[in-house]
Amino acid sequence: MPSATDLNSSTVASAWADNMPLIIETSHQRSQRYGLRPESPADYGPLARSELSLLIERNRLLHAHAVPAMETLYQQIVNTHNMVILTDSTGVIVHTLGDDDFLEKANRVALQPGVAWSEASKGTNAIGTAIAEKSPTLVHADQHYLSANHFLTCSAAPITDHLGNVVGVLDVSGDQRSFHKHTMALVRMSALMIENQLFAATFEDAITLHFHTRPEFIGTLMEGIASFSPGGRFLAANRNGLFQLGLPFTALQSHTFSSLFGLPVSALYDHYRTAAPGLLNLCMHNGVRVYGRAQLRLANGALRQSLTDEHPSVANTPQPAAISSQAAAHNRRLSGLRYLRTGDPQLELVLDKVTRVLGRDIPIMIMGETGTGKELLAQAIHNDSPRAMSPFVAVNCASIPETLIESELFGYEDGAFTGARKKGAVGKILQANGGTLFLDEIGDMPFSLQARLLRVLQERMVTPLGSDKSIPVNVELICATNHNLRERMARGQFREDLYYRLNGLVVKLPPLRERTDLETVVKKILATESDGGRYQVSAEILTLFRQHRWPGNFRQLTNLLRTAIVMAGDETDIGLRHMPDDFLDDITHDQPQQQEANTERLLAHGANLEEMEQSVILKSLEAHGGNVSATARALGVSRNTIYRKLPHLKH
Ligand SMILES: Nc1ncnc2c1ncn2[C@@H]1O[C@H](COP(=O)(O)OP(=O)(O)OP(=O)(O)O)[C@@H](O)[C@H]1O
Repeated sequence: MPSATDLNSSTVASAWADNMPLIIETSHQRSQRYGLRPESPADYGPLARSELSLLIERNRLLHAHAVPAMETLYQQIVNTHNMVILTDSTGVIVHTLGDDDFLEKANRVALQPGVAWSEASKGTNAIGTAIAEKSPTLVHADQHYLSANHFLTCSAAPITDHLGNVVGVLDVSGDQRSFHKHTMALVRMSALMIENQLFAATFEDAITLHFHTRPEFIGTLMEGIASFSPGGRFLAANRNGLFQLGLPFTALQSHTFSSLFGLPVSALYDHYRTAAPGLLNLCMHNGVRVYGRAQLRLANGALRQSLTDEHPSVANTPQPAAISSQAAAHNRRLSGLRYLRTGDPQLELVLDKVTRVLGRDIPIMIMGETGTGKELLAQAIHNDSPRAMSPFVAVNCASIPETLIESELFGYEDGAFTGARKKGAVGKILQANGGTLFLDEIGDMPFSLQARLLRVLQERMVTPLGSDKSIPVNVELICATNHNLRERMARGQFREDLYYRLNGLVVKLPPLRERTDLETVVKKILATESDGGRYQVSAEILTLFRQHRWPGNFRQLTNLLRTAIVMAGDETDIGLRHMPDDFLDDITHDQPQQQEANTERLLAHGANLEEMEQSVILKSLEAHGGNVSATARALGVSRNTIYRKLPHLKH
């Protein structure tokens, strides 16, 4: 006997589903045409094990980006007799997550990997109908064409690529008595999250802009994302991006970064050459002001060459050749080794050592705590080396999911797996050809890939996935780590042969608390952050800075000064009153009590476990200057866990 609540939810479900009777009706007609009858026994035969592995392999990119979102979604519906399902573009189930009791029931109607849920095999159902209609679809109880599926309520949303092609479906299916009106919204949000991640992974050699009229929405599902060629030609935008730009895709194809956002790409490039760039303040083609954060995933060489392909008719765009040399000069001035010399003796020694090996084909290993400027040093070494006019390609081995590192580094051939771009992709190693490859957090390189990397370094040949051809490659290598690699070797996590191949010259960057040039460093950051030398810190603040431990090093100091400048406004002297509260808390060693108070406040507001976890992570992130590695270490979890819990961090 269904309970009163069950009847209620069932009524709501029917009302909800009544909004699209036409979709259901049309789908039932299609089901009939497929030769199915409501009482037909469905074809439940799953794929053979080998075919299933092939299916997962073909949908590797989709699978890798969808699984974290599926886990988060599952946390929201756990113990509600529901399951989360991912299918490929044809409706064949690739992955499922669910409550044990419901899984048993679901297995009876074959809601399991390898089984096809297209309309042709199962008649009207949320997955198949979402694919047919290319839109989010709820199919409730007897709206399913086959009677065998009437006990189900299913909410599915298609996952599309940047061209609007369906590449998969995300679905929540459960006992129809467990229908909840918010499920569809959750599914749609999760599908959007997956789409955004796939979008970000699609364009490798591109400028990707994350934008919104409100700065706090950048990095959330509401943000617009648009990609441009290295020269600024429009490539694609995600759903929210298209909505904010207010133009159809076909019209956008004749646009450039500068015609859409009123800024030449060279200016964007300059902005990101500064030591600690803030949010961009942009004016769109329709006069609407937006904030933005861009990722310039391209090499110096690519940028120079591509600056010539920007739309020639765009007003105020300087001549390409001029931009190119200006940008290169700016880049060298701001990012050369000289720019890093601020008087600290430990650092001077490091800079002297690296200067001696410039252009000598000696691999450099940079050690140092998080935020000490390892990447900045690597870029400066490259900029001062004879390879300066060739690409500098940085790969953070800790932030790429383990399953994707291989294709990111080595690239893949046409059709190595679907979900990937048709023409294959050039891996980072080949992108760096002729220039410098910077492998950040090398200690996190999966063990299985270390042997492959070593082979590339020794043989100077790279073989993309799915290819049997080796391509010669010539890169200067710089690695960075904040792990003790010797300890990792002793624990069998890091290959000894690779270690000795990588550490030609080992240098260690001093942490901020040991540096004797703090005053100069602070002045330099204030000047960069405020477009000139208008601001200065009080003697009191400088004393506090000298006593502070700076767990996030430069990253933390830069963020702190950026906030203080905003707080100071028209005042030019930065004092204690302009410091963020968490810094003052740190100084007074008040953190444990603060954390407790926070937890109590959250509990009082009825926060769930997930929100509490997010709050703890955010707090710890703040304390570590926004550094994910340090936060993960402090909390004793992996970086991937942090990205999974706070997916917007990836942007
Ligand atoms: N000497 C410096 N002067 C000004 N800002 C700096 C300096 N060194 C680093 N920064 C700034 O600090 C931040 C962190 O620097 P970077 O990414 O190079 O550190 P990292 O050691 O590679 O960090 P992680 O280990 O976390 O990857 C960047 O925003 C960078 O611009």
